[in-house]
Amino acid sequence: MPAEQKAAVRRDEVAPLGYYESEHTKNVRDWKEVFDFVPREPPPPAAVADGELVFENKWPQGLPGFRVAMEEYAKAMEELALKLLELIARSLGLRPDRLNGFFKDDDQTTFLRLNHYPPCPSPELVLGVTRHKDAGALTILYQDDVGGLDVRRRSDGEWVRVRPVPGSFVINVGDVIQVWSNDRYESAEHRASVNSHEQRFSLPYFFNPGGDVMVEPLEELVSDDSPPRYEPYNWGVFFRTKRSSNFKKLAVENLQIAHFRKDLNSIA
Ligand SMILES: O=C(O)CCC(=O)C(=O)O
Ligand SMILES: [Fe+2]
Repeated sequence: MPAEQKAAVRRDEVAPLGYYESEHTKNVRDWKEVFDFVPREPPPPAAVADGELVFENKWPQGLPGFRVAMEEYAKAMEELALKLLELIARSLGLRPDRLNGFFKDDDQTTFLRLNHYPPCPSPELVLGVTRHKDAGALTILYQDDVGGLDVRRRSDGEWVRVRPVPGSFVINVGDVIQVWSNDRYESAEHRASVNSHEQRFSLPYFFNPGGDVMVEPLEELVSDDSPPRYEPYNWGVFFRTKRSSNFKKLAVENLQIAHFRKDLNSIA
């Protein structure tokens, strides 16, 4: 797509959806360009107060069919995400619909991203996305057949390539499920490598709770023997803070769930 068409849908600090080419992960610039959109647009605030974000999709001109295809894709992803949520609830011994209430239609912060990693002349010097864990509940990732997604193996800390399998999705558990499950699930650390000869595309669907949800270990999963390992935190505040520190390129350590982890030695 020509640069001026990309510029017309560029995201900015108050309107964070659309095209962006200088994202930082953990304060390091990623070798990628992205396009972000939400499956359902909330009504824009009547008057935009200071610090309030406008989640309005910016669809590029001159790409017939793009918007319809993306909206259909988002719908299919939501169906899949709700099924996965039910399976995760069951796996934790909870009612199948136990987690659904955190994902109300009108208050979700779920979004989709198109990642494009252009070929890079020095792929050993940069990453497409620096190592990170996804902060939300679940990520459903489609990747093309080029390959570049690496996941950190827990047993030895080695980076392992997640080989593309045609017609499949990669499912990442995010930090929110780690906290809800009081560490029974662990959010997976991953990164995207780039290469010198081929561009790569990936499409994550970030399934995130409502902006007013307080995230904390679920009461059914804590007990005297297994006390909560995290302090409650407000998901909306957490999400907005992470986004704006990224936008401002603040040279501070990124906000992480580790900041809400309790010092278990102090729990008698
Ligand atoms: O491109 C990939 O395979 C991973 C992308 C990713 O981790 C992200 O966008 O959060
Ligand atoms: Fe990720």
